Amino acid sequence: MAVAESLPAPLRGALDRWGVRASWVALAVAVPVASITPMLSPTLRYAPFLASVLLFGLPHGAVDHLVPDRLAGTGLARSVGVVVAVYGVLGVGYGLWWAAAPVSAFVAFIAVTLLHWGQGDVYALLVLAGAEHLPTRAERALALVVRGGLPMLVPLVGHPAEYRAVAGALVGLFGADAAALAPVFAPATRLGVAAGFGAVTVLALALGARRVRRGAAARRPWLVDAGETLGLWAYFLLVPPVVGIGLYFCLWHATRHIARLELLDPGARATLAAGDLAGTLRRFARDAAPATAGGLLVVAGVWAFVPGRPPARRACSRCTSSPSPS
Ligand SMILES: CC1=C(/C=C/C(C)=C/C=C/C(C)=C/C=O)C(C)(C)CCC1
Ligand SMILES: [Fe+2]
Repeated sequence: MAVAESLPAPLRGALDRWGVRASWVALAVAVPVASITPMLSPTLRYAPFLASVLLFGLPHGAVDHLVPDRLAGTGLARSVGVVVAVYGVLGVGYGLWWAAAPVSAFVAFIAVTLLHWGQGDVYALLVLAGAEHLPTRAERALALVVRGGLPMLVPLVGHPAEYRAVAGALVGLFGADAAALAPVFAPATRLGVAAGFGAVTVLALALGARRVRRGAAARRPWLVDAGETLGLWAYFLLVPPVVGIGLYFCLWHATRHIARLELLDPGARATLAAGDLAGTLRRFARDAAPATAGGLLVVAGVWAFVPGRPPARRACSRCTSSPSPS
């Protein structure tokens, strides 16, 4: 595609290596590690996940305030002002939605995440992998649904009980009855999702294969697409959702998103093209630190105000052994 061709080879190579291929390794390593985590204490189990949220997850959205300036040269003050205003209105509106109707707000959360994660992967396919088998809007839309559906729908097929527990806990925080979500987890729905999403996956890959066979698109990027798609199907069937989606968010989506954002920073383009990954990450860390800290405060604030939060554990003279989970 035009954008991919316009990227200098060293820059594209560096972004592909660190933003895309490093994720393949990270998730491949995660599968055997995740299979032994049930034997570990919850602290050990979730420590790598929490660390990656701090290092990748939160920071991936923490340079958004610089994007309007880098894209359109609005100037820093205006850029920050626009992003704070838009996110503020959307954030408060969405918070009120959760308070008023948690179940539909949860469904919207899944839908928006599906679209956002799918879009990120399609961008990486086009720009970093140089995919030529998605030339039309319809094919890109189909690829988006497949890529976004992998982390949001496949765990529902493979691990309905854990998915249900997390979903129920989330809506429960806002006082909703988790029973409202029961139809989503009925065996018939699961079967429908497995068959329907399986068919959509096969269709998307088959359409791409047809273009390759006809000589209209390069083979290698299609192989990357097919390999990633089938690999992620297997990953989300194997790895339980909290760890699986958590690691995917930090080590797959966030790294691609950061790679994409680095393209907007002329300084980062220069350090990346020169092979200086550490210098690039230092620049990103400097840009992302203030809003990451702000994001942590927001998380703490939301936690403090959610209505259904479990009561804090208090030191208690009668509790001699470890407290029971609350
Ligand atoms: C773990 C888990 C879930 C959490 C998903 C999360 C936490 C998504 C975060 C999306 C973000 C932050 C996107 C930004 O790019 C579900 C699907 C609710 C239920 C199954 C288990
Ligand atoms: Fe994101």
